[in-house]
Amino acid sequence: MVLAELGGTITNALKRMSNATIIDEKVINECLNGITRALLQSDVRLELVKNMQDNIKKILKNEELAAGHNKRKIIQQAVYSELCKIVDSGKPPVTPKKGKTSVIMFVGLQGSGKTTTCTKYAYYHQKKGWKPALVCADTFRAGAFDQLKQNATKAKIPFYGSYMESDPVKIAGEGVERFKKENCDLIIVDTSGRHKQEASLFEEMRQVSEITKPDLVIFVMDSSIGQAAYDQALAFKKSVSVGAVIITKMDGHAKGGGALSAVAATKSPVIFIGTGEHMDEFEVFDAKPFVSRLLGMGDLSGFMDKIHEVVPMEQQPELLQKLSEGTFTLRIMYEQFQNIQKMGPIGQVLGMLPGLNSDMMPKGQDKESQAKIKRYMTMMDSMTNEELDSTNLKLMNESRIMRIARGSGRAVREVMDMLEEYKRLAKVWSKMKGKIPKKGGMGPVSRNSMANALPPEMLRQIGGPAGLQNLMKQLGSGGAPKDLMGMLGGMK
Ligand SMILES: Nc1nc2c(ncn2[C@@H]2O[C@H](COP(=O)(O)OP(=O)(O)OP(=O)(O)O)[C@@H](O)[C@H]2O)c(=O)[nH]1
Repeated sequence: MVLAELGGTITNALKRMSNATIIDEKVINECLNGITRALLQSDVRLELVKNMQDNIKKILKNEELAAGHNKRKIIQQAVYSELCKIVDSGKPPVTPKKGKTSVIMFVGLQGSGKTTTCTKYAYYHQKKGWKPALVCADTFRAGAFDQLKQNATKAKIPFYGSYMESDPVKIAGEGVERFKKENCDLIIVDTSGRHKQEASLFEEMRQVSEITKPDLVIFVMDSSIGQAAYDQALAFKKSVSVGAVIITKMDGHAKGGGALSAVAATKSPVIFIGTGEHMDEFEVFDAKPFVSRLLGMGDLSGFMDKIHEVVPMEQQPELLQKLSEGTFTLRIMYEQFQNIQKMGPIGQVLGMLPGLNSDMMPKGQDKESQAKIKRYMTMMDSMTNEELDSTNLKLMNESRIMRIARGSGRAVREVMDMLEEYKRLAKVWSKMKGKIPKKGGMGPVSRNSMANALPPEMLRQIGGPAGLQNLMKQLGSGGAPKDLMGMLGGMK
């Protein structure tokens, strides 16, 4: 994935700087040049990149005056906040409310990925308990209704369209009416992306908008157009009241960074990005967590989202009991891998975990990471219960390791690798001892201890102790924060 490459290059530039014994001007310039090159290759406008470079230099100059500051940290922080500025529109999007009917109209040029994105959007919300429905008001492209119908059927989402009716405005109106009666809370209207003349396309959009009265108009755009995204987004904004943007095909295009930054410059909030053809290759876009992830710092909120989707709550108490006692066994590692596998494209999930994406899970190597986890699990399948439930690695003597290698058909070296990974994770877990609530809700004391237990970088991402408290409030008093500790702690 191209964005992963961008992130990788920036992270490497920062790493090289961190490895230098003395951070002088030359080292800093090299680092900044590396970051600049990476951004320009991803088609981010020269002016923005130059601005960023100047700002970072300014920050460094000011900070130099304050003695005792850590230059590495200052540079990393400055890169982080400057990148956030580049991709943040600074305008919060309108968000539909669950349980209250919202009509969402999708617009965009042909081939931008509009129809696919409508279904992804519906599917994303359906998984969160919404009642979405799809209306196909694209009568221009013959196959559009079939495509929507196929996607909707696959995702078990109700849909409306017609092979006979040629008036998109009529279809849109009827579809919205029908689904309002059926109490759907998210009615998604897919519109046409082409016309014989551009003016007629905009006129059609205006009419569809008039009859459906959308609460939100989402403009879908293909990332491959890079900086040209600016003009395209503005043109659409002039014709219909675009409230948010989704950028598609961020998985494959070198110009992804350009599109993202250009759209942000139009003050249109980007709300999701499409990262593949499949239904779940769709990610919430939020500037700060996005940049965190790009820089390998993790994306806690996105990860929480995923956790909610897959980890069965009832599995947590026993696990938490063990963890609070500081017991991290190979079996627990196995169960965590199982959970991770359920979460969808593995890179998407692992990139959200602070610290986990560099060595064990290289960015952009989903398949390899998935294969690695599978390999580890196969080896663990060849272990005895005693081995899986022990925390004592001394138990794993030569003959046991050879037996596991033989049993799983893997090399001895690979078993050693897996045990090394276990050792690394167990070390992180050991720091969590006594800081994980065993049962029930979280009182103020455990909240504090949770704040203490989180790595400072992660805590900062959430917005400090106050942000943590907010996050926990949002999640309710249920087990979510425990999941968080359960998963994040082990995977740091
Ligand atoms: N790689 C990748 N492909 C995508 C993504 N989103 C959509 N596509 C593909 O892009 C192509 C066009 O998508 P459609 O959904 O048909 O596009 P559309 O904008 O509805 O097209 P019209 O109906 O002609 O206006 C399809 O092959 C999709 O599978 C994405 O995020 N990544």
